Amino acid sequence: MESVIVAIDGPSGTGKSSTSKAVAAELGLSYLDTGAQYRAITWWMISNGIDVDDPAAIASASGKPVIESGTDPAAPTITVDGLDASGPIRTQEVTSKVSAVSAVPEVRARITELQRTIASAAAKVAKGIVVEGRDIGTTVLPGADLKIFLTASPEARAARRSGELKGKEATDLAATREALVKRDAADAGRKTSPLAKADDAVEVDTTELTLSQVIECVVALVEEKRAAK
Ligand SMILES: Nc1ncnc2c1ncn2[C@@H]1O[C@H](COP(=O)(O)OP(=O)(O)OP(=O)(O)O)[C@@H](O)[C@H]1O
Ligand SMILES: Nc1ccn([C@H]2C[C@H](O)[C@@H](COP(=O)(O)O)O2)c(=O)n1
Repeated sequence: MESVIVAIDGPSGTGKSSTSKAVAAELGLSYLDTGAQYRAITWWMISNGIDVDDPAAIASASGKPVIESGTDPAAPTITVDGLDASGPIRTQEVTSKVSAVSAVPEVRARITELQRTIASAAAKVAKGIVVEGRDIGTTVLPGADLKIFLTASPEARAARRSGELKGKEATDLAATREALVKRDAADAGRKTSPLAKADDAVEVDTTELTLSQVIECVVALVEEKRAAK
């Protein structure tokens, strides 16, 4: 069977990671979380005292960290200079600074090259890959076999995110919604490869769908593409 490359993009909290991992696991494909790579480089900048509001400083340091992604959907990994970064990249500090770092063109060029290398290796040696992010269908892999753009209302996304948080934070739905909308606006408003739906992407509004329904829908779309290849 020929390999298949699937690009899944969309705003924050629309279900890209959960859907991509489950679809990849079900179909025996590799999985790449590109947001984790941008978070990893952001974490490295913060840890090395680089001012994230100084694009020139970020640009000149952007080639220094060694970022490696493991693509097993059952146990995806991310390391920076050989250190496990899976915990530190999910802190509030990294989340609040990742849009600024990922807007720097030199950062995007470096990470995009890494993503293309991983995707082309998976297409050669494995059954294919599901790559999720913001600009996969438009910029990273414009020739992907299938492009999906997930959406959901800000209210649904905030409720999903709040459900993941513990204690006081979990009750502050309005603040969660505001943070999501602000990050989406920054990601969609940057000059270099902004968050956007590719013209040939299939849009799936997940607001009223369960996660299982979204997974089922995407699996069906991948199988349809594979059958037509
Ligand atoms: N259709 C759905 N219905 C209910 N909950 C969902 C649905 N899809 C995802 N979720 C839940 O919403 C949360 C966010 O999902 P996920 O991390 O997959 O989104 P994402 O688009 O990858 O977000 P980000 O871009 O911020 O990383 C998770 O807790 C997940 O279990
Ligand atoms: N292809 C991508 C993936 C991610 N980013 C940036 C923008 C996001 O706010 C951030 C974190 O992503 P998440 O972990 O929430 O999926 O990374 C990007 O610019 N391009």
